[in-house]
Amino acid sequence: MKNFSTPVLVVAVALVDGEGRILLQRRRRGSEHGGLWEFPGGKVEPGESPQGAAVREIEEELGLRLEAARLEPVSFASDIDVPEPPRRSYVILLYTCRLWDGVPECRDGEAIAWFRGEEIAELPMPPLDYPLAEALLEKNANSRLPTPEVPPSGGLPTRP
Ligand SMILES: Nc1nc2c([nH]c(=O)n2[C@H]2C[C@H](O)[C@@H](COP(=O)(O)OP(=O)(O)OP(=O)(O)O)O2)c(=O)[nH]1
Repeated sequence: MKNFSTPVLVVAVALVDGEGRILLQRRRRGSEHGGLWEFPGGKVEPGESPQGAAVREIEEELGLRLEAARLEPVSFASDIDVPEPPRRSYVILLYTCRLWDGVPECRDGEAIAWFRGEEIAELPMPPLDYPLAEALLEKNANSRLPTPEVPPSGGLPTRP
């Protein structure tokens, strides 16, 4: 069996607006997977929970405030083979979130944009994001819970 270094744990968040669109960001050219569209997020730091890391990353990258309890797990994806150095193997946990406070700003990526489900499959994304996007679209399609009232593209509605 090959050596497989301990994977890096990454969290990613699919923000879903009131019209069911999903916010993605384009990674900066020059970074790993530069120019590709991804779910906002990043590496879990030592001592952090995955949800805590997601809340921190979304604040850093988009300037939005989320509540950890509003994050719903969707799926995870992981490398099955040893990547070529310097790339390391990753486990990416995808959450979805429909409620946040603030208006998204592009603070870290090259661009941010809202996409409809059917548009996402056409985008250039890192390899692990294709199964994650598929799981997300399946979850949204099969969701039996009523969609909360969320204004399009941001804004935390008044809670009861
Ligand atoms: N955030 C995010 N990263 C992804 C996705 N898909 C995917 O393969 N990755 C990879 C790209 C990176 O190699 C790694 C995440 O690293 P990152 O550079 O975003 O992490 P970070 O914000 O903590 O950045 P840094 O402090 O290490 O610079 O996971 C995704 O959908 N979202």
